[in-house]
Amino acid sequence: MTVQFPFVTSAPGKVIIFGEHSAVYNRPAIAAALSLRTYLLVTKNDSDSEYISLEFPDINFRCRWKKTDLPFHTVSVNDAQHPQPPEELDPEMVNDLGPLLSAIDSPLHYGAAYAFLYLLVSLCSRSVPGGLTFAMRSTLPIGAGLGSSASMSVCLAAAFGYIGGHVKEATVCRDSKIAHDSEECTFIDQWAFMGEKCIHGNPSGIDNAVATHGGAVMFQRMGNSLPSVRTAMRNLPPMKLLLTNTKTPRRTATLVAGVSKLVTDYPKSTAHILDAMEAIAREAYNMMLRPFLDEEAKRKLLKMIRINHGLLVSLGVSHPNLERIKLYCDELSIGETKLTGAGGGGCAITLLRDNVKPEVFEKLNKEFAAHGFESFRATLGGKGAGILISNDETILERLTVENFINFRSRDEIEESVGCSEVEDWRYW
Ligand SMILES: Nc1ncnc2c1ncn2[C@@H]1O[C@H](COP(=O)(O)OP(=O)(O)OP(=O)(O)O)[C@@H](O)[C@H]1O
Ligand SMILES: C[C@@](O)(CCO)CC(=O)[O-]
Ligand SMILES: [Mg+2]
Repeated sequence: MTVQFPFVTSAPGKVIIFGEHSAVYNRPAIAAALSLRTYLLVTKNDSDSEYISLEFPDINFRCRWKKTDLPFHTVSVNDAQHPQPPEELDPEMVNDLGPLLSAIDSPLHYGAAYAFLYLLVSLCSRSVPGGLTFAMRSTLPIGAGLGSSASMSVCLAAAFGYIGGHVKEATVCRDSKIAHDSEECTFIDQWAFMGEKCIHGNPSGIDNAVATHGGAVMFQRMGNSLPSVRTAMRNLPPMKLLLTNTKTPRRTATLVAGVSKLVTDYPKSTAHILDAMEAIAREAYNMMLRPFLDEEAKRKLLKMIRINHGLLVSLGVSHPNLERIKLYCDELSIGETKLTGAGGGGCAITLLRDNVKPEVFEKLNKEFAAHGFESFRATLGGKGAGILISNDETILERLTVENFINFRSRDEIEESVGCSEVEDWRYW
């Protein structure tokens, strides 16, 4: 298979509706892909063939490594087989990547570079062409609970899987069905999970599953040596969701570690909290299987959002700014609010009641603006991992590292690579 450069891989962010954190403890959770996405441009420059470079302007980070310094010797290559991800990060590889990462002092940069190198060395053998640059841009807020790390890991796993010859070029065009399942998806999902492990230690796998397959899912991790169960929810009933970003930075790694300590220190009481979260996710799943929600179902779903948030507060993963959002939404009676993703800042979702008057939203927006919060309406259930390989001159002209670095807005990114006029996107 010849690899054509440049190409772009892409994957969506996600919204967890029920079950964040409890998902890590093998409890079911419900999440859906988001219309905001990450894009990874891969270009080849023959005059720079000793190096592999990354350009991650969203986190103000660029780095490059000599190809001959990469620890390809840690991977046993069997050309007849595609590499299988280990259960845990490979200790030898982790050890050998250490010196390549030692000069990086920001945890944000470190996590991104670690996932990048781990997946690069695992999926591309030493025959990977030198002179490659990987430029990443996301229309998602980074580190805000909407799965930016998983969409990044999926873009990387897809790109390296394609370069390494383990993932065939996707063939399904953009009008096809939304939730996807294929051998390629499974491969990308499993390796993106390794990327998530590099970034936050103990992921459940829900974020990379949604970013790979798209659509909406009920997801349950079954324990270390068993495969997780992912049930596609094909007809998610229409729900009016408002997403609000506190803009308060936080890291999923820290929050997941905090809950882990609580679960270790208070095993009995936290078990009840996690059980309650499981019950909520299961009840919500049964209701969300219906193609539409009657008044009674809507009322119940609103209550479940409230209960789930309360349980997350008791695990210590809320933040005063998330509580402020909840307070304003409660005061104006516009709906029920819960944190989404790892919490500790980042985003809240509000399930809106019907018939909220426009002037009430105006009032809410004023309150939010005064605190620097940003609200947006979300479209749920989008496409999963995709690739853009094009021979169209007008598209190729736009696919430059310089453009990727200089995009200033979501519109500019989407116009260049993601907008509907680009017919060459394919999904695995
Ligand atoms: N576009 C990007 N460019 C570079 N690095 C990124 C990008 N998106 C995500 N990352 C990496 O992922 C990290 C954020 O991941 P983290 O898991 O903490 O938050 P999140 O995935 O946005 O939220 P959640 O896990 O709660 O859904 C960043 O610090 C960075 O290392
Ligand atoms: C907090 C968490 O449950 C969701 C992060 O989006 C962690 C995980 O499931 O990997
Ligand atoms: Mg994450």
